[in-house]
Amino acid sequence: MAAEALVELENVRFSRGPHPVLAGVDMRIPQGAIVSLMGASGGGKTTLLNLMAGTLAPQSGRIRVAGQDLQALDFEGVYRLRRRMGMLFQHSALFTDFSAFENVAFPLRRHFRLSESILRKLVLMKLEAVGLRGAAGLMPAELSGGMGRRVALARAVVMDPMLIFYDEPFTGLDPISVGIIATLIRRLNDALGATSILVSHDVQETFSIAEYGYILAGGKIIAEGSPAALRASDSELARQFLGGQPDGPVPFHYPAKDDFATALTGSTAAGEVV
Ligand SMILES: Nc1ncnc2c1ncn2[C@@H]1O[C@H](COP(=O)(O)OP(=O)(O)OP(=O)(O)O)[C@@H](O)[C@H]1O
Repeated sequence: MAAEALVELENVRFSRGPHPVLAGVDMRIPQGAIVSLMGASGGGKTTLLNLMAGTLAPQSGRIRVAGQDLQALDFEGVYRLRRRMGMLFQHSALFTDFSAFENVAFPLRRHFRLSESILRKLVLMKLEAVGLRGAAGLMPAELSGGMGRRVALARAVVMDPMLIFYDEPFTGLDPISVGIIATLIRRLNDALGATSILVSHDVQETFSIAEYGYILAGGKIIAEGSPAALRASDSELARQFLGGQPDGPVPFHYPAKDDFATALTGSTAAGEVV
């Protein structure tokens, strides 16, 4: 990963009250790359995205985006940086009362004063890029799940972001739509000269488009590298996660107070047996 880093994290720590979520995370996201972030549910992936986007602040450590130290920026500075970021979440979160066109137009209307003819061109270009120019006039209720996700994708990139966050963009989609979204993520990243960070549990699809990946567990990065390197990782936990094995360092059995044979004899109080 020789390219210059667009995002760098150094020893980032973050807790929710007394609960540590991130216990010293280091990451380096090279300019132009698609980098995946994987890990068990509740492990802190969305928290990490929010920290990189400046919507959360770490208790300690440093986060640099486009050469700027987020912690050193004031509100205005963070806001200016955030205007250069796009986000696509699992729930497309389209405005139900707005057409596909108006959903994509929304960030432009909010941030710029553009003539209707320029706005129309910008929106139609992005809808065309996701293959949905013909659906510009449809309302969200008239779109399939996959189409809705594509409209949300067009909206996420309508301001030509330098950095795009995807939080589980494949969830709930049929295999064809998953393939389309994955292809679009790669294509848009390259066409816009952007950098993308992709949180997903879909190992196969993610590794088909990402050039580098991180695996987060126990608040730390436990493995990183190219998809091939991650698949061959020494870490048992990484292998269990990528292989979807039901048992391993993350055990199948929830810890019980006694062994199974004792539980079957009924000598343990019923309420204690799960
Ligand atoms: N607003 C919040 N208030 C309190 N705790 C929170 C909040 N948001 C997240 N958490 C906690 O922080 C931890 C990390 O959550 P996070 O959403 O970052 O994990 P995740 O890896 O993205 O999970 P998933 O894959 O399920 O989306 C979890 O224990 C979660 O319960």
